[in-house]
Amino acid sequence: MVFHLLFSALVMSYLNGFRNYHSTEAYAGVLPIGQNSPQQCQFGLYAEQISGSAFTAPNGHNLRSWMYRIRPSVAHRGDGESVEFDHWVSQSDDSKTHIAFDPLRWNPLENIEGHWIESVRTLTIAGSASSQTGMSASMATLHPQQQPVLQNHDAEMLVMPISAPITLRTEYGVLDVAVGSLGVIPRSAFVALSTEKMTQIYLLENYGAPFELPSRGAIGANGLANERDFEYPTASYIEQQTATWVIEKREGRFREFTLEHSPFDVLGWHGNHAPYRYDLRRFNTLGSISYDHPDPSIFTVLTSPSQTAGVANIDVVVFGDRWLVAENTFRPPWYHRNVMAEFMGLIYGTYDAKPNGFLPGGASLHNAGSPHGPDYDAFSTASVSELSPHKLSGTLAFMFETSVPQRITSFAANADERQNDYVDCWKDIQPASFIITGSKEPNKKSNGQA
Ligand SMILES: O=C(O)Cc1cc(O)ccc1O
Ligand SMILES: [Fe+2]
Repeated sequence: MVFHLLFSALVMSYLNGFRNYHSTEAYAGVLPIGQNSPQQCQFGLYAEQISGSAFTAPNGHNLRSWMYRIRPSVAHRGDGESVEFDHWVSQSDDSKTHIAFDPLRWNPLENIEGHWIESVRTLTIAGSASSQTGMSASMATLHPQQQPVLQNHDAEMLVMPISAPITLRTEYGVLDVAVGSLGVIPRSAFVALSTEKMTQIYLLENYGAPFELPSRGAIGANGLANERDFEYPTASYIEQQTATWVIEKREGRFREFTLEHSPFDVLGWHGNHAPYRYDLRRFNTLGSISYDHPDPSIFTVLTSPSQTAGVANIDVVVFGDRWLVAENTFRPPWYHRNVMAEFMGLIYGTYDAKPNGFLPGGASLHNAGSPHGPDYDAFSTASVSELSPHKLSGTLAFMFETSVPQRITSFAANADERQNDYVDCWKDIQPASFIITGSKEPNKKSNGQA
């Protein structure tokens, strides 16, 4: 019985449902009933509204939460000293970034010493923090030792650990994020990252509109990432009087200051604007059960819409375990040029279009309009393989696809981990060989095995 109660307490420690209206309190009675801002809050707490959208955003896009905290956020600020983290790049200006003409790929980066903010190595950047459009894709190393608290005004952040679970402590509560899961932290939220075992993480900054679930259209009411699988933290706070080291980020610049208390002082909150986690293994992958390889939009987990309907600022796309059954079909991704720019990474396993050289913790960039597709090995194998049902297992790749062209940072251009021979993966491709006969009909000969 004791075990049972303990177990249900653990299970209850997350709130389920994407953008649901959540309510959570560390003590019964913290949340006012029937109003947000009473003359006096319970226990002398301060009420504070945290907005995630303009006040006037339409229904379904209007995001805000009410917090009941020991101190209002104005007490969680300091004048601060400016501090530089040169490798975390948030503007596509010419001094730190380069145009990416060619397909590019990187091996996993080496682990960087120090705290995770100084370890951030931005690889690609689209748009800028100042324009509030686009994204940045970075790698960071998280060590078990004490880390600063970050407050990032530039972006909603999406993190995915590669080799060990991480914990995100926020004002809203705590999220444990396992390998194979993602965590999303709202713009301007205080967050502390921690881990028991060193791990690298993929870090996406979304400078545009907050992530939402893609419209399912003809798919119907279920499938892809299901709403109920998104988990939100329950209120938990630190009554810490010891110093807290905070780093604040705005338009790509940083400053640091020390608080004499913890900013994680929220005893209860209600609303639809909060951090969340999602286990990517729960993604309900849909695909062709007849023929041909569908567009990868079918794998979209989250989307940040742009001003143009149907065009994403960022789509977060995931390629996990799935069955391939399509008949008379070249099953891996086809050769293509995409109007969107594609940054890819691999959490574990092998990606079917790139069986060689695309490694867990590595990354690739295929910029807008840049031709790419299966490497020569993948092409020659898949064009003759037997088309019985085939399971892709133990694999988890992802793509950040943006309508804004991506640049690479000077670090990414010059890193030892950059694979300078990446484009050679297509060098053995042979031209289609056919002989024009007297009847004007090409005499077809299959390619790929030349
Ligand atoms: O380039 C890639 O590997 C990503 C990708 C996958 C896919 O299944 C279809 C198109 C696409 O861009
Ligand atoms: Fe692609």
